[in-house]
Amino acid sequence: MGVEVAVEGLSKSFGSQNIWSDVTLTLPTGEISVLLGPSGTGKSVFLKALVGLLNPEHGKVVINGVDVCDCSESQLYEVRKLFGVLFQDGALFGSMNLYDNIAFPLREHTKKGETEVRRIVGEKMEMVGLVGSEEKLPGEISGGMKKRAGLARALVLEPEIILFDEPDSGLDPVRTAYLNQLIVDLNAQTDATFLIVTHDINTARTVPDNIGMLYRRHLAMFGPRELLLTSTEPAVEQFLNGRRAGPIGMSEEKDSGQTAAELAELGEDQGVPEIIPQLGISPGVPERVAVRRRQDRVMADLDSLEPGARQAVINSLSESERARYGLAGDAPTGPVDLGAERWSADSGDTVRLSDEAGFAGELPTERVARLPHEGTDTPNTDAFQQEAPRQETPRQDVPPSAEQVPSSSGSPQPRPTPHPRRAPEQRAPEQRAPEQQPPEQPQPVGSAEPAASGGRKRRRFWRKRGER
Ligand SMILES: Nc1ncnc2c1ncn2[C@@H]1O[C@H](COP(=O)(O)OP(=O)(O)OP(=O)(O)O)[C@@H](O)[C@H]1O
Repeated sequence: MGVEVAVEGLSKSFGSQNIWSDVTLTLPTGEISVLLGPSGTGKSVFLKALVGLLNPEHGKVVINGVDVCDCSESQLYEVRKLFGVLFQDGALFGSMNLYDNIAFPLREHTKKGETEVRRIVGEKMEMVGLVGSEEKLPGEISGGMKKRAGLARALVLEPEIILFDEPDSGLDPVRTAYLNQLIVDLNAQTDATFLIVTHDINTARTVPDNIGMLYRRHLAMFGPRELLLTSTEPAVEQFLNGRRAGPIGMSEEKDSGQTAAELAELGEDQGVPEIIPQLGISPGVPERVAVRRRQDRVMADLDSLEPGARQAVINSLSESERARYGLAGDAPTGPVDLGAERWSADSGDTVRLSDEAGFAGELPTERVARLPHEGTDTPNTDAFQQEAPRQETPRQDVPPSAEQVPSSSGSPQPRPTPHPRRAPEQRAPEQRAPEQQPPEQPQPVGSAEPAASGGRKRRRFWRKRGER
């Protein structure tokens, strides 16, 4: 089973170039999340920060009670065992055939014998549909096959968190559709926590449980797919519809006058698009366990969503799911005006839906709310409370890269001992060098104003997950 990744107030700059500030979100256990954003907004930098390959100046990334940004080398090494990373080009060794490429992390970081290696590599190659291509060299295969080989290699150490950096880049729409199905099926089979960086709108609309968007050096929004897919925030709406009209320009943000004129031109009927149903699993693949966990979580906090998102969540429920959440059987499937005033939270034990909404019912929390931090699974959140002194101490060892770490036992990590935050110059040379290179691409010089208050409200909603 995957683990939760709690990001709190994360900020990253390269020299005077701020990439993003105050990013707060929680990747829920076993769910698929997508991170969107215009080019250069720091999506890849965010992935690297999660794995501890880059060191943010402020904030925390808490995994199994350990703050990746502020822990000892041995703790970081242990946390990295939880990750598998699919790089954009698959990052295969050109001189090795696919079998050896996929076997590489097992041979490098475990003591498994060749028989066991063969069994695991065969299993992962079958999972990604590469059986029969063992002897091929990376130079002899298509881009889609390279991605699948990279994915098989990321899977061999049974990671609990899988990061995908633009898995669909360079693929045609049909190959992208196959890869998306593979991702959903793999999530069902592994129950690992997935984060996908993508520019592909169709992927963003159909694959994830949650969507986030980086914009103007902040996290503009993060939440259930229904929240972003029904959002009327101009930048989110523009991005998810791939439109020119809106605040996002070619190389920098447009001014507000131009944006307003363009949006007015679109007319009123260009509003919130219909939500495409989420991609399901292939026949024969086990159900995604995360679907039920997510449903419980989202239903427990339904009243904090915008009305359009709320309606979309309810519309996505089947009859039996509506019954499970105590909603009357004849819940509407078409558009319904669900004003915030129609919902009221009871004393905390139930959430009541008033008659006025047309399908009165109660949501008993003992049936719907099993939140990540409740009960015996509660990870240590002391790290959120304590601000360890940020002195600098030299690193003693060189942890492996994210995809080349040994497999994890899956057991919760011990409570962390506060450790001084690592300074960039204390990293191993291969990790340190990129940060000291000049930026490949200048950050837009547009307004650095923070996300709108609606965005803040939503971030608070998701931050709540980490406080319980
Ligand atoms: N190691 C580094 N040192 C200095 N600047 C960097 C480094 N890595 C990234 N940057 C800069 O950070 C900014 C964000 O880069 P990043 O690759 O994360 O963007 P992105 O959102 O993933 O872009 P794209 O969608 O085009 O892939 C860019 O301006 C880039 O030049």
